[in-house]
Amino acid sequence: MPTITLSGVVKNYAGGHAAVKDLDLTVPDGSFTCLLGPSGCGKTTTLRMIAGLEQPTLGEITVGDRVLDSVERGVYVPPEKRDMGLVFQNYALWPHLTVRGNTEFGLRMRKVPAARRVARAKEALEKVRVADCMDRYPSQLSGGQQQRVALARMLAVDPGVLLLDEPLSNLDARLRLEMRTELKRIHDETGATIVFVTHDQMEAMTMATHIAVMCDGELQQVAPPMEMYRRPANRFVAEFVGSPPMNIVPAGEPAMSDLGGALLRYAGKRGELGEPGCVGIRPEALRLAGAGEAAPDPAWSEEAVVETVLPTGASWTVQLRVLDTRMFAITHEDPGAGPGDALRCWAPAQCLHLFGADGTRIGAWDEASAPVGGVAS
Ligand SMILES: Nc1ncnc2c1ncn2[C@@H]1O[C@H](COP(=O)(O)OP(=O)(O)OP(=O)(O)O)[C@@H](O)[C@H]1O
Repeated sequence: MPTITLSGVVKNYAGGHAAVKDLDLTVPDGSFTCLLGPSGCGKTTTLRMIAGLEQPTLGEITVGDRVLDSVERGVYVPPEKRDMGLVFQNYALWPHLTVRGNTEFGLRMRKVPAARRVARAKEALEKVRVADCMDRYPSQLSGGQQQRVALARMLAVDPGVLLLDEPLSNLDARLRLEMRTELKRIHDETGATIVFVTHDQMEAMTMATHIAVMCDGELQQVAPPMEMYRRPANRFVAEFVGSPPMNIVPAGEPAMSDLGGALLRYAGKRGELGEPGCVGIRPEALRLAGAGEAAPDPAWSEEAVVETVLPTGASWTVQLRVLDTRMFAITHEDPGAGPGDALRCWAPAQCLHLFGADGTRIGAWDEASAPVGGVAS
């Protein structure tokens, strides 16, 4: 299986709009890499360039040692010669072909002999668990089944690289969850290199082996999901990955908050801070105790007032006012408090993330003051 490398890739659409700016990205061999970011950040454009459906304005794309695009060297390999399978949001199944016909389609185009074609299609449909729908037409299938057929059609031709553009976004919440599990299983079974575009951080967190976060055409960070979650390279990643998002407390001029000041005083006792712009605390890192109870030492703690309690069944999301700042806490024990009640909230030092005035991660307070997590450049 090949490693995909994008080097200095730029895409300017007609009219000068810079959709992708100087992108250096490595998609490791056999990885499940999610391109994650808000609408319009350049994810689809990046995927389409890997597929060969768009040509870069500048830069180079290689798979293994094969150059697929090089503006400088005048190389462009068309999509059908890239050995990549594509699935888009709208599945694009042929309505006049049965499930079997749709799944065999790519094999027919490649002139695979009939007996092999039938066997490969059956195997692919079994892999995505819709083999019992073989003789139905797409209109006779549910959305989830159609999505599986689209995947089977791609798997049948056994491409080295699978490119998926928001393939689950048309499914309801339950099917989406089911398909995430299926995709993860298929990835484990086939070992294929998968590039998956999504704006849903939960989708990326649950499926990916690597997440590449983009913002406004620029790569922000590439890392395995939990590493990104624990050590976001900058404030944008910290707020984009996680739900509810990380609490961000202004702790630098001109927007210094009272809580920011209190956090810095606590942090200052623990070492050199650099020049912080804000402090981040994940909701699940913000612990709750009764108003009169002391927080463990050493930990930062502060009095808080409950604004809202949102039970979700498995946990409680508690909205708090801490000095002048609103924060979210997630707790797996009933907080036993309601709006207006006083609590004490606290967080261990290693759960306080420090970001510089430009948003770049400085570190957490139990780490060396050197930046960690690395912003990709
Ligand atoms: N064919 C095009 N011509 C001109 N501009 C385009 C074209 N395709 C995309 N863009 C612009 O390029 C930017 C990046 O678009 P892209 O579709 O890659 O983003 P995205 O992150 O995939 O967004 P979404 O999640 O909404 O699909 C956007 O500002 C978009 O309007």
